[in-house]
Amino acid sequence: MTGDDNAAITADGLRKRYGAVQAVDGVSLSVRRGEFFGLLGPNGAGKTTTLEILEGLREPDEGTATLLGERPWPRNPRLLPRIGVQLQASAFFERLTAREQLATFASLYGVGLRRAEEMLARVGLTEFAGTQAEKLSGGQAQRLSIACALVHEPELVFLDEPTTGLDPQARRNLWDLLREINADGRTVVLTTHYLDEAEILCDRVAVMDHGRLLRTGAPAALIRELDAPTRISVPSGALSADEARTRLGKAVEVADDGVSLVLATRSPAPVLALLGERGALHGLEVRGGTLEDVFLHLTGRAFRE
Ligand SMILES: Nc1ncnc2c1ncn2[C@@H]1O[C@H](COP(=O)(O)OP(=O)(O)OP(=O)(O)O)[C@@H](O)[C@H]1O
Repeated sequence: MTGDDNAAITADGLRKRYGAVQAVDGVSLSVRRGEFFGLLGPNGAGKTTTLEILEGLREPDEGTATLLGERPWPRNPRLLPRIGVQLQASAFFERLTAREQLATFASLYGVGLRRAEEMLARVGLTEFAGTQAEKLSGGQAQRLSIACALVHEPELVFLDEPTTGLDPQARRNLWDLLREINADGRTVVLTTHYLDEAEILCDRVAVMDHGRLLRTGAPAALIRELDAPTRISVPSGALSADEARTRLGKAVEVADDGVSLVLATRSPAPVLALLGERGALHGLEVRGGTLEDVFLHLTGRAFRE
């Protein structure tokens, strides 16, 4: 055994270069057992390469990783039954049905067919058991790939952008499934370029850009640390933008797009008092900072989805 026994993952100083591209540039992190951990960043940030190093699929140029107390590289057969790696949907075996795909994974891992059938039900695909994988919808295919990663009941699951390309309803359904997987006690590591998704699902996130981790922490902690302005909005017409500017002064940024009057400020009390005085609290919405704001603050630019 190596490293901290309570950690599902530790990484220390990982680096990986592809020709002129420094894809991973000194990544150190630690994920606790049972944690739901998100690696966030725009396309090309280095998330997949980092994940592949952790999974033992790629050798880092520098640095070390430990998974469940074991070194993932060189390929470590002791880890294989203990970790689950979600395959991209395109990596299914050709022309097999959903049931056959899962049964194949089950037999590769020496798991009984009953378990494969249970997994099919768990991800809501029993009805599509006889459908060829390439004929499944995007959401169904993602569910099948997650089922394949879970069929041997791994302690630690890696999911690389599991909801990319799904419609909002399919994304939400998948979030429920991911929460259940984590509630079973499994450690879940997910990469995503949807910041809202990370905020909702993850216990902790690491924000990555240009191969480096810019900040790691609980989404709420990162947002709070940012001290972003509160945005208060009411339907347009309740109060004019000019009056808001005159009455509230420079501490409040005022914008009106004809639908909403938005008042952004770090001291919301006078804004709420004014809206209350005007009887303009109907339809009031108050929004704090988001991970989007954290990203903007850390990188100086908006998040590129
Ligand atoms: N096999 C490879 N050969 C050469 N360059 C690569 C290879 N894999 C990734 N890269 C480059 O390394 C950088 C990091 O890529 P990586 O796929 O790790 O990022 P990512 O954050 O996962 O991006 P995405 O969200 O697009 O999957 C990118 O500039 C990418 O073009």
